[in-house]
Amino acid sequence: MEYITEFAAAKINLTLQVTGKRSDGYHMLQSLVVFAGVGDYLRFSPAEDLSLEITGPFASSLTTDPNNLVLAAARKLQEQLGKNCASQTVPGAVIRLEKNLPVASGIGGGSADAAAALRGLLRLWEADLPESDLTSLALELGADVPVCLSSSCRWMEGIGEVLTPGPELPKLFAVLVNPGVPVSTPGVFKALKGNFMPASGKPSAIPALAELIGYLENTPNDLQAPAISQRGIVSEVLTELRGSHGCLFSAMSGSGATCYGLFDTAEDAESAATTLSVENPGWWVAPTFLR
Ligand SMILES: C[C@](O)(CO)[C@H](O)COP(=O)(O)OP(=O)(O)OC[C@H]1O[C@@H](n2ccc(N)nc2=O)[C@H](O)[C@@H]1O
Ligand SMILES: Nc1ncnc2c1ncn2[C@@H]1O[C@H](COP(=O)(O)OP(=O)(O)OP(=O)(O)O)[C@@H](O)[C@H]1O
Repeated sequence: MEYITEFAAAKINLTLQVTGKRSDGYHMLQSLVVFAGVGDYLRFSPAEDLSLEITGPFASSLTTDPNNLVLAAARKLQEQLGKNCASQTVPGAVIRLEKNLPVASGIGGGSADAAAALRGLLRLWEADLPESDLTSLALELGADVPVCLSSSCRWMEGIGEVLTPGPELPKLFAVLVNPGVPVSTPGVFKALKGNFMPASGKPSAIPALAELIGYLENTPNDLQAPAISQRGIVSEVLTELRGSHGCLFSAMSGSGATCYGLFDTAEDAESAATTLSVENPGWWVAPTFLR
């Protein structure tokens, strides 16, 4: 049977500055976003109706109800395409999601799935939308969905929807670690208690790893301290990563609890991941590249 596949890469906020709050409660951000080599996989086959099956190590953290971001994305896309060509019936799809990323973990798994669903269904249905309509639709699904549409290095501003290409970066080898504790994104923003930092602006090219680490040391994730105030284990994850042989830098992604460590080589990242997994059974540990 014919089918289409899409990869939903984990999103990593290398930096995250919260610069203010809008009257609707959403926060203004500046973030250097990259994507990992680990992620979820989605498979789309033609069908009359929409349906979703979930497999993979984190399948049991999710249900297939209409709130699942994959189905929410599919429904919104059907509605939009239905409006654009009122005479034609919009088809359905059987969607299979292989859920490899921990849920509610600061690496945008749900957002990446929603973006992959939009990309995959447009391909399956041989349909198209103007880019601005697709970005607006993505933003309605979540602040992180627009950046996940391209899944490539971006400088992110606004509440997540103002996107420009990121600066040139060196090759990045990383280990991602999640301690198995879900974190509520609104809860972490609330714990920030309006402590906004001045924006530092988009950096220019950072081709060398040492230079990038210097930049990251001076541009922390503003949500890291509030996340630690709610989930002390984040601090433990950062200490374990930083103490790993070959780890040059560690910080939290998004609203947590997943943290990333940067390494000089793929071999260092692999071997640190093996040790971290053995010493911390129950933690999700993934060696990967970031780009
Ligand atoms: C923190 C980040 O992970 C950084 O990439 C994202 O901005 C979060 O993106 P997301 O999970 O897709 O966020 P949404 O699902 O749109 O929002 C969840 C909740 O997070 C808070 N939120 C989110 C994004 C933002 N710019 N300001 C916020 O205050 C709001 O309370 C919102 O109700
Ligand atoms: N397909 C999906 N995958 C993951 N989460 C989903 C999905 N559909 C709905 N959700 C819900 O979305 C919420 C956020 O999950 P997600 O894994 O995207 O969080 P996150 O990694 O913290 O995202 P972000 O970094 O964008 O804040 C959870 O409450 C989860 O139950």
